[in-house]
Amino acid sequence: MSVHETGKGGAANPLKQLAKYGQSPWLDFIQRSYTADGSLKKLVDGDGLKGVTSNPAIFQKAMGQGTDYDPQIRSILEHQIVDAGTLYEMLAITDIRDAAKVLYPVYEQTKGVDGYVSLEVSPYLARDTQATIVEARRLWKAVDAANLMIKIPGTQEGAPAVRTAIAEGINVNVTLLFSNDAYKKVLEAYIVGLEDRLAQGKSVAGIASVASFFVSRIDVKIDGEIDRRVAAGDKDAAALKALRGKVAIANAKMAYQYWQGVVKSARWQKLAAAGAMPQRLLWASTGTKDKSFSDVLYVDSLIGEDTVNTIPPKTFDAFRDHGKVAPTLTEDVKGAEQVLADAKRLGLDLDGVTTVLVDEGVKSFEDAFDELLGSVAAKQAAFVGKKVTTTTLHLPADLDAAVKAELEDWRKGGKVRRLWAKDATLWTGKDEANWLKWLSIVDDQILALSKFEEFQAEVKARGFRDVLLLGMGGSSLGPEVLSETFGKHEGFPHLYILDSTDPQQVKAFEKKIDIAKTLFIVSSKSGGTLEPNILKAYFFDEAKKVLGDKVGSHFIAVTDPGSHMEAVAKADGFWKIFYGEKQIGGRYSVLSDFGMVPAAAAGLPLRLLLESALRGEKSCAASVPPAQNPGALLGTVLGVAAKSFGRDKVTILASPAIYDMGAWLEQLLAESTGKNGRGLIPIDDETAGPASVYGKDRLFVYLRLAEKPCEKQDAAFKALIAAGEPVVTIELHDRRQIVEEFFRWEFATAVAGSIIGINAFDQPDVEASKIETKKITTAYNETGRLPPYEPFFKDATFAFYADPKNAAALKDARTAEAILKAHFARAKAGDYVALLAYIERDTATREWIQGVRLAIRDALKLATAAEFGPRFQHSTGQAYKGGPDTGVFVQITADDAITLPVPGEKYTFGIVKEAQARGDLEVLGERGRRAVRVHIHGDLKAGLEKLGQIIKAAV
Ligand SMILES: O=C(CO)[C@@H](O)[C@H](O)[C@H](O)[C@H](O)COP(=O)(O)O
Ligand SMILES: O=C[C@H](O)COP(=O)(O)O
Repeated sequence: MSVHETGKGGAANPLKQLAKYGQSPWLDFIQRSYTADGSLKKLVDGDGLKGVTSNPAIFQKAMGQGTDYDPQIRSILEHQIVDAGTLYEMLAITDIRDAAKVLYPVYEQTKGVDGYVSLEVSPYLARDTQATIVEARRLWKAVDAANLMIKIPGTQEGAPAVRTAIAEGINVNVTLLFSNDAYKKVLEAYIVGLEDRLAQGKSVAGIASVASFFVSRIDVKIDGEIDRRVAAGDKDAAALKALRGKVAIANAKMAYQYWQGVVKSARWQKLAAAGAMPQRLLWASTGTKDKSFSDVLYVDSLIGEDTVNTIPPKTFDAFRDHGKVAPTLTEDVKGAEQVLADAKRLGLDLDGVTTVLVDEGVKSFEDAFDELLGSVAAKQAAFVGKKVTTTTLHLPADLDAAVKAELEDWRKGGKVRRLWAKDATLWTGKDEANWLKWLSIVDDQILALSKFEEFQAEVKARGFRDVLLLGMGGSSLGPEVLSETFGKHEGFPHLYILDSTDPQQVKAFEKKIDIAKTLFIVSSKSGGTLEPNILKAYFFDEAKKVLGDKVGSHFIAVTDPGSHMEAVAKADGFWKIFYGEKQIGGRYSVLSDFGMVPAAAAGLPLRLLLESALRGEKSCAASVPPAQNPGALLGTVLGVAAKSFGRDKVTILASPAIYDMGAWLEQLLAESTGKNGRGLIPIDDETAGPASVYGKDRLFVYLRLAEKPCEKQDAAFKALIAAGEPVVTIELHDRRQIVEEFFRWEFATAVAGSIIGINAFDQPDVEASKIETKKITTAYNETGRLPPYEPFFKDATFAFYADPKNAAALKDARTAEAILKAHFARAKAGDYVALLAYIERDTATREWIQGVRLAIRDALKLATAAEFGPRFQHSTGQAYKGGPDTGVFVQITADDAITLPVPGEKYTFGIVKEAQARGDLEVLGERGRRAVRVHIHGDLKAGLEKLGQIIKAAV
């Protein structure tokens, strides 16, 4: 910054002499240190400076570099969790207020004619009248200074906002004016605004406005065109050359002529008589861009009564040094008219240029604002340090370049803002806007915190030993992560999650709890899902045997308003009913009551968790440009890797203490994106191996818990990175940050869904299996029998089932091993193998399935999924059926060791599970997927062992 010298003082100072001709010099610059160190005041005192203007580009220069703003940023971030936009605004408001204080004496001396400091509304709103009005009001109130001007762009949409703001008594600086036409509309808006006030019986005195007419940019464009034509040997070269550096000034002179006519009009005189001040023309963009011109050209040439020139610092210095002061604005008006006439005659399209300049002006302020917010967000991330998760990308050069290009596309298209504005066209343009309430749920939950805290205290007071949550998918996976990650809290019950129809598993959970001291949470968004309904029926019956009439007081429901479950809960006298948000789908519901209620019951620190969630939300806010926005960044990597690089197997590994995040992520990613033959295939918890066991279809995500990392995982990822595999490392500094990641991944999934080009909020193929299951359970209830079901092969231990097409493909194999061999032989590079086990999910079976999947991966070099039914049907099942046709499925079922009745139904849990397995296989077959079922007869343990052996032999 060079405006330190006040140089020529006193009367000789050309800056001061401007006053003689009625022009006020303002400074087109603001910076904290400049105001703080007294430099600004020196200009006021020494140069007769009478005002200050700011704009996004100016703030970008001020805040984007250096350390001026660091102390305030640090102090804000110590006490508040804010988004980058809010942070910027707090900094800007402080600057504007401080400058306004310096200029206030001028405001007083000139009786409100001068002494103003301008603050611009967000450039993103330049095309939105209503939003501009709201923002103008908000900023006016927030700064709260009489000598403030709110800058509103003079676009077609901005003009009506000017009228409203003026009518409300807000001082307005109308910016980005290039054409006389636009200027005339803005002057009219000002006058009508004042007339509106008069009509409302309000005073028009003391309201100030300037119309910022941009000058030099016009010459840049017109002269550029002249130079091109001259270089191309235009026949009018001489005449064209004579116009260089003249058109912008001529255009400005015409605006002044118009203004003079208006203020003489009877219409204006009436307002003037009522005390109105004229809206002054302010010359903006007055720094010389063409070095061959005088460096004070756009100050010298535009001096006139009742005008302002907002001068950039260098030009300010230059004008002080050698500016010439004369009433130039009204000189040679005929000459100016001639310049414009010549320009027209020579085909220089001034109208076209000014139209383009408005668009470019809006765009360049948007770009500057993006850059500014990006710098603020980056600084913020650095300052909050470990209070938020840290993401590191290791991507191959081609993927890295494509990700950067996509991020730039998102920035240019304002897509993060569009996402927050619920613009369904980011996806398929259907009903997506109705499913985005999760964007603001954290704010709602913070407001509702006392509700959860009271519930938490009640649970504690009642001394429950256990909480058993009955639910599926979106209603169970989030609570499961919370339970697995945070464990049991002193003084609170242990939180168990049951999401199975396997009779052994149901019984096992029953054994874990003490019914007399258990709180049951029946969790179902729709309220109609089969599993939570029959689990409720079973445990309600069991609990009644122990608790008698008090049974209802041990049950609470979490469900959407108006659901079947709500009615059941009311009828059965449940202790409490918590409600979900209809505009949040199950897999996006963890921060709604579906996660908060079990978290409260388990005694988790709710405020701290919500604060972490809020950090996630704020870091992904509309104001945070895509490259600095962790959600947009992650979503872009996921989307681009899958869409353009075939890396659609999102291989998620998490540190042991937070391992269960993968189960929640599986559902979020698979159910959101796996449809229409596209999508992401999450590969969860597949122990990391050397690079040699992977194909080229992987994107690795390492969720590393810094407080408790796993050395083996660290080493494996180090090796993968060294081998050039694409790896996203997300470092969680403490486990509570899983909640921040909940929000971040929801956002990322929405972004990835947009890039992949699907509706990220429906689940069209989940329903299909539910329908098939229903058919079978209904048939059972009617006939007391399952419909006949014939294996295409069986031996002493195994029976193999498949739809006709799959059976035909495998029919030549005559042993269990041969069938599996033939089945796996159908897989090719880029495919994945999913084991879908409808058996009890316990430590032993989880170890078994993990061992088998790794054997498959290492032998076939294919991605593998290890899933338990029916749980996965509410999760990855969507992608298996609706996503890319790259899955090779082995469904595993077994004889049940016990029979567990479902109260009120003929069918048992075992029958339901069988129906679910059949329904699942049926739909996979219908969709032409490669799928086979192997049923184990007799002892499960022995059967699994044998199956493991033959699978290993088959691959
Ligand atoms: O609009 C006002 C003042 O009202 C100015 O701050 C205005 O934005 C600036 O003069 C221009 O943006 C500067 O333009 P340029 O010199 O970069 O072409
Ligand atoms: O993810 C959702 C599951 O299908 C369970 O749905 P629900 O919460 O409506 O019972």
